[in-house]
Amino acid sequence: MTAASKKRPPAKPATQGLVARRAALDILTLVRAGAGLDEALDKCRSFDALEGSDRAFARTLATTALRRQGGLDALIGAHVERPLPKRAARAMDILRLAAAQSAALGVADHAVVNTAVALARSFQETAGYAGMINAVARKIAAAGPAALEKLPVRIDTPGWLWRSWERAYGPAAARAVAEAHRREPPLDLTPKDPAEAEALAQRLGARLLAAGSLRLDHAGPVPRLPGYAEGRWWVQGAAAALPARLLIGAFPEGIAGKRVLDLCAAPGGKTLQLAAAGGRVTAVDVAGPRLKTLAENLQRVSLSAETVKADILKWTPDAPADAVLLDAPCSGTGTIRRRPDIPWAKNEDEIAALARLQSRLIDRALGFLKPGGVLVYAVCSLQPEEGERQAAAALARHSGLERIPVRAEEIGGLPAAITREGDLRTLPSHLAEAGGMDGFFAARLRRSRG
Ligand SMILES: C[S@@+](CC[C@H](N)C(=O)[O-])C[C@H]1O[C@@H](n2cnc3c(N)ncnc32)[C@H](O)[C@@H]1O
Repeated sequence: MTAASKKRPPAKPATQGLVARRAALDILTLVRAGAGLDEALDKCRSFDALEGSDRAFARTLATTALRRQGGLDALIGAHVERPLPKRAARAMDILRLAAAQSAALGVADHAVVNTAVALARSFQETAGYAGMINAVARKIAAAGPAALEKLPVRIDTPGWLWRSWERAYGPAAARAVAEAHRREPPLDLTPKDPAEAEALAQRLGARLLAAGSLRLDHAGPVPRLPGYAEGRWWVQGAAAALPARLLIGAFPEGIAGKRVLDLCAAPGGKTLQLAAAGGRVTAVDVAGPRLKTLAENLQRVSLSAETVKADILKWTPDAPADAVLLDAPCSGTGTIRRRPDIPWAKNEDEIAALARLQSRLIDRALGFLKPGGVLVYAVCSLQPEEGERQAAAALARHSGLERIPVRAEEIGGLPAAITREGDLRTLPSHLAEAGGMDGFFAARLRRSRG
């Protein structure tokens, strides 16, 4: 060994690992400007430039900062005299990223502090906060993960949202839901041909869930998974796959050859299920780019459906339908596991506005049914205003309408996910031992034959 090689390695420059942290910060900046997390990940140039472990780290960092935002803000709040002003939003996000690394991800103190200070110095607007960021990040790093762990689980849920879940499901269930939100969800796939599910599960090394979805705990890039190129399956959460199964299940003879409308269809997971079951599907959505993705998805799995770009409040089908699926726009509070930006991006006024839109969409959708036809109304929301109350109000508004109750065997034997009235209500805490599921509501309503 030479004298030179015996020497300690030179200190790592402060900028080491900075690119990934910078990308995480840019993702948060896009989210603060109103983008959803998926959109931010798509749009973020600095993230797009990353590969491999840097890319994975940037993503983990940004999602952890959002997932644990309430707790991280409490840790930061304990070390600053007063909350940072609104104009210091980026400085606050630099602190959140530092706190997330120390308190949630176990990153070494010096790497956290050095990169946080370097990030602060790299923007004119945050340079003046570099000293404060240095001091606070050091204190949070010194306290370690224990400081975050001892905070109550409700800390990561805004108060209005927490209270709404407590009222709807009770304190224990609200807690279980918030606990489920702390974990990254697994990847679920829907097989094109249910008869192939077991063979596909083996090929993919996936678990086959009782309701028919395939579940992978560690997936890697989706296009590299076996069966992707052949179109044997598509990505769809286990709960998201249930509404179309309920619609198909309303017809003992199946939906082959039946006229089916998929309203609010894009990007098309449910369209694919309905088309795979043989329905003559018309998929309607107002968003052109999302409808394009739906068309691409149909092509990849070799299924066909008519696609229509239209606003359902204005559009009318040529002929009434046997079956209608309305997967209405909603707050998405059932999908917080995969979209941890949602709790901080939504508010009660938005929920009220969405609920008014959902009622109008339900009335339109009911008008498209043949006598005896079936509507499944679904939302990926935990808010009763968007789910349970919509179904009750629709039944009160329309006299010739009856509920077709959901049966446990239709949803993989999950009686806890059926309400007293017979609607579907999944919670992120359901199937906890198998990795949880998104929060979905679905009601199945039949128009009278008369
Ligand atoms: C929950 S997402 C649908 C997800 C989709 N069903 C699936 O399974 O992949 C709601 C969709 O409703 C669409 N949408 C919202 N308002 C609409 C309207 N008035 N008319 C048609 N589509 C609408 C949005 O563009 C969005 O694609």
